[in-house]
Amino acid sequence: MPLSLADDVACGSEEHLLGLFEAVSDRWQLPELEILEDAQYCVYGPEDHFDWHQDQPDVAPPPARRLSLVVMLSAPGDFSGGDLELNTTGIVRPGLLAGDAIIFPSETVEHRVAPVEAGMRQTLVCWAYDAA
Ligand SMILES: O=C(O)CCC(=O)C(=O)O
Ligand SMILES: [Fe+2]
Repeated sequence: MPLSLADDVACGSEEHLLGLFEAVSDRWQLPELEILEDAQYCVYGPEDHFDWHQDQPDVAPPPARRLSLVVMLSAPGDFSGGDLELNTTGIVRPGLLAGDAIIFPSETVEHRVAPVEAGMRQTLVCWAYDAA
């Protein structure tokens, strides 16, 4: 029986998400990773935003977040504004379509969600941590 996305997330997609992290982690020469918490389902409505931040603060108790994953659940026509913006060597707007995922280092890549102007923007966010 096919699972809906919601069921899949709730019922243990952890190994799928870990697979996504592992598929790209080589480029950053990271230690072994694990997922320690459920993926976070985020809903942004009009005027909602998330200011510039890094997902792993400079000072924090271990285990450290190493990689951040954002899966876009909404189609571009579902909302306006609400761009995910990453500060790498300049501001990058990946322009995610529904089903697209982006993974970036949690410690170094500042990012924000610009204010949503209209509609509803839904994402799944998940982090890979240093394995214990
Ligand atoms: O929803 C997004 O695109 C990213 C949200 C975010 O940066 C976070 O939850 O840490
Ligand atoms: Fe973030």
